[in-house]
Amino acid sequence: MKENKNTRVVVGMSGGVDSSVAALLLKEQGYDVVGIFMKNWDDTDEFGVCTATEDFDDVVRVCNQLDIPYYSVNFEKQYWDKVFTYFLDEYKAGRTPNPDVMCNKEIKFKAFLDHALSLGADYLATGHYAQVARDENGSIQMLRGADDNKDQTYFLNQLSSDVLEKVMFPLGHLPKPEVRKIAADYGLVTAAKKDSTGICFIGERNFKTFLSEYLPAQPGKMMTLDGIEKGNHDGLMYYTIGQRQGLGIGGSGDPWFVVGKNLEDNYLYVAQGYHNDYLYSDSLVATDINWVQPDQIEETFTCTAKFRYRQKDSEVTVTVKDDKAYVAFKESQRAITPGQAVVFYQGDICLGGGTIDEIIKDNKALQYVG
Ligand SMILES: Nc1ncnc2c1ncn2[C@@H]1O[C@H](COP(=O)(O)OP(=O)(O)OP(=O)(O)O)[C@@H](O)[C@H]1O
Repeated sequence: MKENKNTRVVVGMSGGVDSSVAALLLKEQGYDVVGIFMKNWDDTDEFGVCTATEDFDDVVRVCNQLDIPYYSVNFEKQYWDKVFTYFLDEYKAGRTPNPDVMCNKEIKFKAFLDHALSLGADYLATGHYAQVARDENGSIQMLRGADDNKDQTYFLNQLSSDVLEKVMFPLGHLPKPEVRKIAADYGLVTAAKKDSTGICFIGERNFKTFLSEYLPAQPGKMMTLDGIEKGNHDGLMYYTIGQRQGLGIGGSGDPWFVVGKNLEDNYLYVAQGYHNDYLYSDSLVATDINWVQPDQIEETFTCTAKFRYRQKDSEVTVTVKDDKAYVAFKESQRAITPGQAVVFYQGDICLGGGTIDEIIKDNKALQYVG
């Protein structure tokens, strides 16, 4: 084992409190710590919502406080090609993408990790709430962050054990309030900085306006699945399965929800009632499957899964075949959304995950995207 002082760790620093404390803890453990800020989006656009300039200023201030070197690296092109293009393509296909999952897969833990290694780093550390551990055979696994409320393994589901070998999550065992306290006790300038919310390149601005800058909107008809016209929609990309707000269908009775999309006819399918049967499904097919420890995955197994970030686990049976995962739910699930991630767990171990591609009920694919 190399001594900590001979082990170089690049910390991905966002200018937020989490990565500041990650750097502080590693420095206190005696590592050779280098802070690197990554710029992924041009913040000189007319909207001025991306706070890269201010964030880098905070990185500089924290690194000066910790007395560690810092750099900035530009990955705008890679981010555009790998994350933003995927983001737009998914919306074009009527799906609801997860850019954070793609950013972790292609940028933070690929382009950025390679960059860190090329600078002589032994590890890349981030302020994610997740844990890297070894099983009894010494093989690398990923565990949920100890703080249930902050666990970020959902977004890290595409990381493999090869990547995790090179990764540290110094905050994984800590509750978030403890992280803030460490920052305050040390007097870090970011101690009270607000947590970032939403997708970084959109910020607080209106999502519809943002998307319409990049994709032409194609208004069409809102229909029930029995073929009754209910009004007009502004463009299928603006709606997601299970959405209630913004449909503009009033009247008597239960509220209306988006239950499907038909790309060919440009119809948005709507149905009445939160518990409408059309919103429920009993299985799904996932693609882009990543298993953290592929050699430990059987052809069919039971585990739990999350279909969205802020959701409790549900019991499922997974069958792995031809690079796809067929996921049968123990209890039917509401408003599963194509394009989002499905992530699998065995207790606290995150097994991996994939992209929700098809949603099935009574052995038939639902008309979510047609
Ligand atoms: N622009 C960036 N440059 C370098 N690393 C980054 C950048 N943005 C995020 N990271 C790394 O990824 C981690 C998780 O990012 P996320 O956007 O979820 O931030 P967060 O949980 O709000 O953390 P923080 O408080 O550090 O901003 C961060 O803690 C940081 O280590």
